[in-house]
Amino acid sequence: MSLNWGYEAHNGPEQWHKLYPIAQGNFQSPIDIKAQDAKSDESLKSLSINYNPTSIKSIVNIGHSFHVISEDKEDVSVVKGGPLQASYRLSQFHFHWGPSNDLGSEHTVDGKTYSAELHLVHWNSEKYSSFAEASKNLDGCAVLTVFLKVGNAHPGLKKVVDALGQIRTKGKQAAFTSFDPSSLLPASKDYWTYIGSLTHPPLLECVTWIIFREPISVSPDQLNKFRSLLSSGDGEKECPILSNHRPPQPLKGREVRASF
Ligand SMILES: NS(=O)(=O)c1cccc(NC(=O)NCCNCc2ccc(Br)cc2O)c1
Ligand SMILES: [Zn+2]
Repeated sequence: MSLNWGYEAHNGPEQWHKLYPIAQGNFQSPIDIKAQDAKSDESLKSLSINYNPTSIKSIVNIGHSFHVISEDKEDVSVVKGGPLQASYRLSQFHFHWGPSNDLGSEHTVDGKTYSAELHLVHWNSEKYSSFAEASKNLDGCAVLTVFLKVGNAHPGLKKVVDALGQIRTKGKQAAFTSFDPSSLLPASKDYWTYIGSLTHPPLLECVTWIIFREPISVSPDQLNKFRSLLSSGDGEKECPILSNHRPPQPLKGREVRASF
């Protein structure tokens, strides 16, 4: 496998275990959620999400995706309650997508794939001082996840998609402010939750996954704008980011709970 990992045959998910043995661990993500096997737990209804648009600062092309960065030096945008025993601070959000609209999500529901998947990444700021430190612990991170179902354009996505023209090539960064990540959440807050990992290297098993049952919509044009991002740098041969989703991993006996 070439020095760093990616999503192609020579450096993709089937090769990652060679440099990152944890890829074959017992708490890997994503998974296929079998809705009928999920255990309802009323206590999960206490999930509390408080995002402040002032924490959103920039948008950056990281080569295999783009991240919208949240200032995480203090508790401004946080999530707590539900399966979480502490308050978790928003660090960034990003998406996963595929080469066509019939696949692209990482998690699946009874084998159903969505066109894309939003990850809002948080870390436990009560116990740890950074994402890097938190990611070394089972209770370190929490990722809120929203499925994107192809259909009408999503108004909340418009500002994100319109900013991609400024970060076309790898390493480019642009200011991106006063954006409310709550605008990307579905109306229903019903969700599944389970313990898993980061879905690409370093694949650390540090994530409480919170996956909303209701998808938000995304238009084919908005998805094509994701795919127009380049993994190549300025002046290099253009290489669009057509796919950056890991397939579902073995559940290995883990329990999936439902808030509904
Ligand atoms: N698909 S995932 O499971 O959510 C997943 C899989 C693997 C790694 C991660 N990493 C994080 O989320 N890291 C959160 C802190 N990063 C901060 C930051 C600094 C600089 C730049 Br440039 C970008 C940037 O994000 C997430
Ligand atoms: Zn992700």
